[in-house]
Amino acid sequence: MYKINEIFETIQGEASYTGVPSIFLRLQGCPVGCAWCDTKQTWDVNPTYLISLDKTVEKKADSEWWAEATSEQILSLFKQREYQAKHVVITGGEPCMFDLVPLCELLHEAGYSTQIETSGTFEIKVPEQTWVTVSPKINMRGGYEVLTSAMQRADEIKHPVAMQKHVEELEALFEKTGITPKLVYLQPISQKAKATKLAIDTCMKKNWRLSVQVHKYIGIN
Ligand SMILES: C[S@@+](CC[C@H](N)C(=O)[O-])C[C@H]1O[C@@H](n2cnc3c(N)ncnc32)[C@H](O)[C@@H]1O
Ligand SMILES: Nc1nc2[nH]cc(C(=O)O)c2c(=O)[nH]1
Ligand code: SF4
Ligand SMILES: [Mg+2]
Repeated sequence: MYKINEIFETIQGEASYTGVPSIFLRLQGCPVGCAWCDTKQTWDVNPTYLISLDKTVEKKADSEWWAEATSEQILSLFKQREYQAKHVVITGGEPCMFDLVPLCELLHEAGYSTQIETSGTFEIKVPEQTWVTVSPKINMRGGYEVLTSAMQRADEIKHPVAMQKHVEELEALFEKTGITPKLVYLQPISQKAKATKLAIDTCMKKNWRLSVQVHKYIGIN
């Protein structure tokens, strides 16, 4: 059973898949505790807030309510709702607290492509075809070994930045692991002007890419 905070169809607003119609599956639970996290409503799994799967689709605002569902129930909900997107983004919370292999395999068989958004603090369990976005949470829980293997598996690195020290942490991580990722995105934290300038300047200097959270600029989920 997966724990689900919300399900919605929208345009992917971040990194390589920006602009792609996608079904978002936001899983419940994350122990990492990033101070600037924009989805704090997913952190706790409080049994008081258990609801039915249907209710997670009908949410009008962020909330801590969550539901439990199997892979089959998730797929049948996508069909019942007549979603048109063929790309599924599994995010959270921290999706890698779950074994995502059965879910992604079922979705692939049904003709969907899959992508996960993860912090690299838990072992990544997904099929080979799944696109893996790692936002490495440096100096956070999980430890160095888990983070290194997450970095090796990543198809893209997407790093939120607000201060020069965030850039330096990322550079130090690449150096320490000896990993030079093919795709590195810097994502300004919370659309702040200073963070955006830092991301732009650093991307120009390092030939990295910029990921602004497009959905937040155009006012969609
Ligand atoms: C909410 S997280 C959920 C998935 C996973 N826990 C992770 O951190 O990758 C999804 C993405 O949003 C980024 N993010 C979270 N809060 C943000 C903020 N305030 N500004 C910019 N990016 C943010 C995360 O770093 C991650 O890349
Ligand atoms: N449109 C849209 N794109 C996104 N890309 C990553 C998201 C996330 O919260 O993980 C997200 C999100 O919440 N909405
Ligand atoms: S790891 Fe992801 S969901 Fe968890 S606190 Fe950090 S940004 Fe938020
Ligand atoms: Mg988001």
